[in-house]
Amino acid sequence: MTALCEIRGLSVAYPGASVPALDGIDLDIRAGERLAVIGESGSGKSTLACALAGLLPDGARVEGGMRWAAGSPPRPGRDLGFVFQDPAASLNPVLTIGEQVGEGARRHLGLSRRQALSLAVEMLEKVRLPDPGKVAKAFPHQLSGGQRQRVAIAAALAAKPGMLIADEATSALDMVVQAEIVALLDDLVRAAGMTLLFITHDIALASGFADRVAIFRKGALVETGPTRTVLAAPAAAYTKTLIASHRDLATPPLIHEAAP
Ligand SMILES: Nc1ncnc2c1ncn2[C@@H]1O[C@H](COP(=O)(O)OP(=O)(O)OP(=O)(O)O)[C@@H](O)[C@H]1O
Repeated sequence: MTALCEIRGLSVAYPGASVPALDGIDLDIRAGERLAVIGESGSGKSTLACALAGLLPDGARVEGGMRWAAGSPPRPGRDLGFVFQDPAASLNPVLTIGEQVGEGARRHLGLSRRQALSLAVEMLEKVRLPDPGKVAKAFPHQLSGGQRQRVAIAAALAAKPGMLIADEATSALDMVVQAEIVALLDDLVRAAGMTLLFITHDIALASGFADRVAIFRKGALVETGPTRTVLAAPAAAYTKTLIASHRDLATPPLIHEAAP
């Protein structure tokens, strides 16, 4: 797999911060892979996402950088889609779902209002919302948290970006809905051949579907590798601790324990 983006020596310090949010990161993002960026709160995951999207705040000090295979950085909303933790915050309460899902595509693909609305309904169907025509006419408050996150995914994918960054996209949802949304994301990015950067604090959740994992701690990349390899034989002590903190990953199946 070719590198879609080569990150080399990337350090980011926010204005006034005594320690950098990211410190000398070297990481390749490969075209078409599902890469999970895993780390505890404050480890720099969202900073990495913002750096990739060119959305770091003014005054942030950046060293090193990234090289995109396309030659230029992706345009957020067009080449790069985002799904955040809180769909309520990313959706406008006074616009209909249809308007919001179609908005990015209208702007970036030059669609008419009518074409954008019809694309929105198509996208709402893709994210498996029942009765997409009706949902398109609804407002965000009329939907559940899980449904709103499906809407946010539909909006992020409407302009057909090549890469999707999901930043703690399922963290606010209960476990059943979380699993459904992860399965949906997985299906959609696979079907479209997209690259997925799945940012999470939950190594167990990520290990279910990611091709590779990148483990972050305090702004540093601790370890990266194929998901299975890292889980089976973590190189870093911190990764071992992370795995051990998840009973379902660390505990050997009872059936093996019982065997003679
Ligand atoms: N806009 C900002 N201005 C100043 N400091 C910031 C800003 N955004 C993040 N930080 C700091 O940078 C460090 C890394 O934060 P970041 O949000 O990237 O971590 P994270 O792993 O995504 O955490 P979380 O899972 O809690 O979102 C933290 O110490 C945080 O307080």
